[in-house]
Amino acid sequence: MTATLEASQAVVPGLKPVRFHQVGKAFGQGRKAVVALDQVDLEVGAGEFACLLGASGCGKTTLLNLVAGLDQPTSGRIELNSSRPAVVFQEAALMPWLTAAGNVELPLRMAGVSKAARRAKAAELLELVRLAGLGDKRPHELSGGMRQRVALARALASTTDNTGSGSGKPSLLLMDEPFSALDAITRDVLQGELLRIWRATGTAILFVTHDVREAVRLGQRVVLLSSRPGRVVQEWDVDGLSGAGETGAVDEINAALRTVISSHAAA
Ligand SMILES: Nc1ncnc2c1ncn2[C@@H]1O[C@H](COP(=O)(O)OP(=O)(O)OP(=O)(O)O)[C@@H](O)[C@H]1O
Repeated sequence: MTATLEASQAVVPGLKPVRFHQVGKAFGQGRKAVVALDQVDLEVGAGEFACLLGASGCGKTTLLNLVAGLDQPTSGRIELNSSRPAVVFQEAALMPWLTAAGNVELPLRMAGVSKAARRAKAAELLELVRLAGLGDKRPHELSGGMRQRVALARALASTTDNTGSGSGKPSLLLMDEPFSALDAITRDVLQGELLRIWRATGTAILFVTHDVREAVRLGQRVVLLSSRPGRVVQEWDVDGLSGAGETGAVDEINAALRTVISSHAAA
């Protein structure tokens, strides 16, 4: 069985899952205000894998929270043309009392999907993340990497158009440093798995990381954010790079990131 998700069918051509128009976000007011984001213009195309790169505290999580609707911008506008965006965090944040299958079914249950349909969907998604046969395990019985696979399957369940209305809206997955708490070998494996799943599902992904190598390996496009306030400094098309091309891009982006960090330190 190959999971393709409804997201890959009948998407209106040219529809961008998310567009930022001069978005700003400040926390607090007056002289004590922290300007986290300033005049951010950014867009993610349907089915695109975009990586958002920046130093610690540059506003990456704030930006994802705005897309997810967990917070509101203080200026500018966010245009969302996707089915409900789903977030995968650094920690899997699974419900400990539910099985792996129960966790994946949860967003489907909340969307009013029938029991038989959500069972079938959860089984399909668990197979997609290579956890077939482990659906009855509880989170504490799984490794960190396995828990992130469940979180990914749950996010895919959540961002799929479950209304059956065929809205034609592309799906969008938001990932906030999802592999940074894992050991190097597990991280490497899951990066490969994520690419496979992205190709199989056709979902757009906005992936936040501070790891240049990870951004270049995964993304088609890498967007560098400056720090305090977070602004888009530069973008690179890194689609399909390998070998010397990939190494060259990593070196160039690393140099740009160092410049951004040192200019902030000198300010
Ligand atoms: N709720 C809040 N109240 C006040 N300041 C906040 C709040 N949330 C974030 N900030 C500030 O906004 C800036 C951006 O924070 P954010 O968490 O988005 O950065 P980040 O790039 O995700 O950092 P990291 O990589 O360390 O997770 C920081 O200076 C942070 O202190």
